[in-house]
Amino acid sequence: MTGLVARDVALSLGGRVVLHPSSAGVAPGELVGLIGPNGAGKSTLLRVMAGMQPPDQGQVVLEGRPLATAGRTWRARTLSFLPQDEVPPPPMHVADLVALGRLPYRAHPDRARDGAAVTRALAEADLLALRDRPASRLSGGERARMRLARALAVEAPYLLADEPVAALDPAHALAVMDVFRRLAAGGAGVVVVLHDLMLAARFCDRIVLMHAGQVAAQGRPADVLTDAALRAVYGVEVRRIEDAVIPWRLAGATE
Ligand SMILES: Nc1ncnc2c1ncn2[C@@H]1O[C@H](COP(=O)(O)OP(=O)(O)OP(=O)(O)O)[C@@H](O)[C@H]1O
Repeated sequence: MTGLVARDVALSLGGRVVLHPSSAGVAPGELVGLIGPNGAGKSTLLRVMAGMQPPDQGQVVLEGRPLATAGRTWRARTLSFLPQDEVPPPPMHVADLVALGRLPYRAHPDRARDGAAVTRALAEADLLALRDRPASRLSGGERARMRLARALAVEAPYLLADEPVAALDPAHALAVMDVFRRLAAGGAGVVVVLHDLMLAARFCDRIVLMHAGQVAAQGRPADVLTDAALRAVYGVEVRRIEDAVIPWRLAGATE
């Protein structure tokens, strides 16, 4: 069976249910947007899907193999995870840090192939001009692109990225979403946590909408990003412009 599938995964942390039984997945060739308000459980579900956080119940299956028992190297080569948390970068140059994405291949290093993957990833994240800069001397958005480049350098068939465009300017955000689209067009399965509903509507094949620790809806953007759903989940009224969806004013606010 192809794809990455989380089936009825649930999780409690610190005595609180943070994820009620939820199911979500991504197929090869698909770009899935994971959206929802702050605290809805997006990062939690993504971490569970990435195998970073074992669920209390339910199962994650990657290409037919339960993630919990899959080999570490196979997993690291098959699934690349970009966490949301920003940690200060180690004292390394940008290209060396991005090259850490090739660690899953260290048992049989192929310098030419590894070098090409790093250069491709740097180019996709628009970092070629900064490749020899110490990572500590990057701006916040540049650091976010460097972390993305490291995840891209794995060249895994599945990529799970938690808010990869949150710190990016509009041009870089669009360029990164284009990269995700190209990855999906090449057969990869990509799940990306987004707060920008316009990007979600414009780029994603499918949307998983989370609310209060569970999946409230999933499907094609037009079917999920309905006025009623956005009002119920985000508390915003929306105004539609062509295909785009933007929060226009807080629900309940007077004109
Ligand atoms: N270690 C923890 N212990 C207790 N509660 C936690 C822990 N980690 C996260 N939570 C809670 O779980 C809920 C879901 O958190 P999560 O990070 O998945 O939300 P999110 O949808 O990614 O939010 P955001 O958009 O703000 O990044 C939140 O209410 C959060 O406070």
